[in-house]
Amino acid sequence: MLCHGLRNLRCGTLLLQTLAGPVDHRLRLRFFFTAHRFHRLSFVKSSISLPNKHLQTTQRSKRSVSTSQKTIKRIGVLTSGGDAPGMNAALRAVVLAAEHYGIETIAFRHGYQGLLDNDAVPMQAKDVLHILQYSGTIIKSARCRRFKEVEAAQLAAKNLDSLNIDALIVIGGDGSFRGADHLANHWQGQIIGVPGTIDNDVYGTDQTIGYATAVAIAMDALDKIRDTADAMDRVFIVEVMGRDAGFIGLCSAMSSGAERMILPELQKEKALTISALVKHIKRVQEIRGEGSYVMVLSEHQWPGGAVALSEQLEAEYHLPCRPCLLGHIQRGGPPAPADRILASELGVHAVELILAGAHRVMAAKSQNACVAVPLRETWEKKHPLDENLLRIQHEIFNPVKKKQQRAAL
Ligand SMILES: Nc1ncnc2c1ncn2[C@@H]1O[C@H](COP(=O)(O)OP(=O)(O)OP(=O)(O)O)[C@@H](O)[C@H]1O
Ligand SMILES: O=P(O)(O)OC[C@H]1O[C@](O)(CO)[C@@H](O)[C@@H]1O
Repeated sequence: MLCHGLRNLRCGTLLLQTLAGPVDHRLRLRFFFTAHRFHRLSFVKSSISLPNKHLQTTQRSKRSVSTSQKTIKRIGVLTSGGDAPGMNAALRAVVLAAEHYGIETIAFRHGYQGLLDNDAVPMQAKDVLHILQYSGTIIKSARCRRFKEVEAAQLAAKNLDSLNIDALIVIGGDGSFRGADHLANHWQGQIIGVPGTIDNDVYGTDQTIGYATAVAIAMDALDKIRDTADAMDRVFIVEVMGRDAGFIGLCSAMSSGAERMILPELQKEKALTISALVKHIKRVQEIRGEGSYVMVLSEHQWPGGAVALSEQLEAEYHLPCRPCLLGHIQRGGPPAPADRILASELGVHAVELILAGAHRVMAAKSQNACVAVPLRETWEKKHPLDENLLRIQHEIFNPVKKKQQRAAL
């Protein structure tokens, strides 16, 4: 029955949609490629010598590549939302992979704004030489509110068609994927997402491109803060980014040995009060004697942020306290090796997914395998913090143990 059903499914998109029930996405992808092999579909004729075991192909084509649905001659690519270290590496990988398979690449500058303005530039291997070591994005990124409108998606579709683009790769976060899904309602081409955001708040991929660098930058800053905090016996409140997720907060706190962290996920469980925080600081000082107390504060988790909290601790509780806002520093500098490598792999994976006929999916890495995750899942499902890391940092490494805490409070 299932085989019969698969036999009747001609394209990967349909199959992915059919399988978009509560089945694990990796399983779905396996079904998807099994079905392609079963039918010996035309994409198998293309040039692909793929590392991915799921994608077996045989011949090399110099000009263009046939997928199960159509011949892919030209793809578009854009970077959207907050720039993330490794976006350039992902762009480079897309251009190199496309060229490898005989496909042209057109980049749209300034994210979705570029799609609306037809701000398109052809990209070849020579244009992406030596960019992977730089953060930012050479094709620029933007937040484009207007793209949420139906008319905007229709205009983008018209512009993509006028340039004969067969598929579009969107490098960005979950907001950008919503935009991609919105566009898919109005455009016939294939759309693939590549997760690029420092926040790591995208379901379906172990890590997003940019996250490793942001954590490394925050950790480096926290180490430096520790030096001065220790020298002056001060409390420091270090505010990190992450939007509504505590990934950067948790991992920078753990990797730098911070005494405390305020993360969105912890605040939801039980919001920290100023008096509980002061008691914790004083208890740590009692246990350790002189020295520093460093707290990592995720953005938006305290009214007025690190500055307001620090002022309150000084003015009302007479604690020697200083704030430090890391801000957009977390998005700059050389991308960490992990981000360069992830971006390189996922950029190639995105192109190969296009060749495999995939649509409305994110090219992702999960449990050491390249997978395709339905775009909607990337924001409808929540990427949880690693519970074990949370437990270790919040409980085992907490200088004030629960019993002591209870006695102190
Ligand atoms: N619901 C939506 N419909 C259409 N387009 C959207 C939607 N949500 C977001 N977008 C588009 O995607 C762009 C990027 O989204 P957003 O600003 O949320 O960043 P992001 O991709 O989540 O990345 P980051 O969180 O790292 O900044 C928006 O500026 C907008 O153009
Ligand atoms: O660069 P902007 O538009 O100020 O946005 C900042 C936001 O972007 C991010 O850096 C990435 O989503 C968040 O961590 C932060 O909240």
